[in-house]
Amino acid sequence: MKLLEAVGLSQTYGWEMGWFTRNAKRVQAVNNLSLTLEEGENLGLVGESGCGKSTLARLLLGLAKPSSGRVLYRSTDFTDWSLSEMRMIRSKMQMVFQNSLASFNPRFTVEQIIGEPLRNYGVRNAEIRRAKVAETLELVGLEGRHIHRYPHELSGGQQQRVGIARAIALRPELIVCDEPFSSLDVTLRKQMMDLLQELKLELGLSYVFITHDLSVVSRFCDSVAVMYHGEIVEKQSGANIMQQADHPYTRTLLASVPVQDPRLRKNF
Ligand SMILES: Nc1ncnc2c1ncn2[C@@H]1O[C@H](COP(=O)(O)OP(=O)(O)OP(=O)(O)O)[C@@H](O)[C@H]1O
Repeated sequence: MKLLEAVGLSQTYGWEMGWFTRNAKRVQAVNNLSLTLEEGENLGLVGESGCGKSTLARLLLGLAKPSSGRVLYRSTDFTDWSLSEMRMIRSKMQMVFQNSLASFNPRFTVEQIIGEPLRNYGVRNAEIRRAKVAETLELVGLEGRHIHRYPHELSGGQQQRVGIARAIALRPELIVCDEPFSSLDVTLRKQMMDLLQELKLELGLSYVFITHDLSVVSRFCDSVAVMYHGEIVEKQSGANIMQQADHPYTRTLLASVPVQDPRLRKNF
């Protein structure tokens, strides 16, 4: 079943006309893009900086309105919905950011950070909320003793775990990860990818995984969409993308992937 669908999405920034924007340049960040995410799918979205990945993520999550096109969640078109109408769908779609620390309120403890979405969605009782936070912390592999800490008292890996915990607090169906582990070292990155896979099995999640890194998504994702200048120029299965890239831009991306085994590049 289709979980999320984008149909002919476009997003334009800036204006060509008007005296106060005479020098403003129009940017076509997303250009007539269509995309489907099946329930349970891990979709990788790769492309160079500025190709429109984050803009597309915001449109898919309903955090911005597209200039044109539609977005559907479980076949329900929410493109023109108001913020209050979006509320239920929002709880089903969450985001994990590149820099979790920057997305936290520094005055909040771990308990408050993870508890905030719960409170916003009606879990008013502090005891019940604390129990749900503790359960969620356990799911992301953080010990309960961290619950009263502030984000700056945690390591980078622990901060990302709290970011994931906040994202799953409402038990969503979809998580969009925007370069979530690019600041972590290779070992931690692997641990985090494993954690996301475990959570997928435990909670039945689907992922959209935004990155510059083809080698990561080829291992983690069922399918990989390659973006270039606001368009999807290629979509392949994760398993095939390293060997069977068709589009010249994808080959350029692959050429920049550091690989230990030269046979992986035999087709290029
Ligand atoms: N709010 C905005 N106003 C004007 N232009 C914007 C805005 N947000 C993004 N852009 C422009 O739209 C284009 C796509 O940006 P976007 O952040 O979506 O790309 P990206 O692929 O996510 O880049 P990165 O990988 O560096 O995060 C860029 O040219 C960017 O400068």
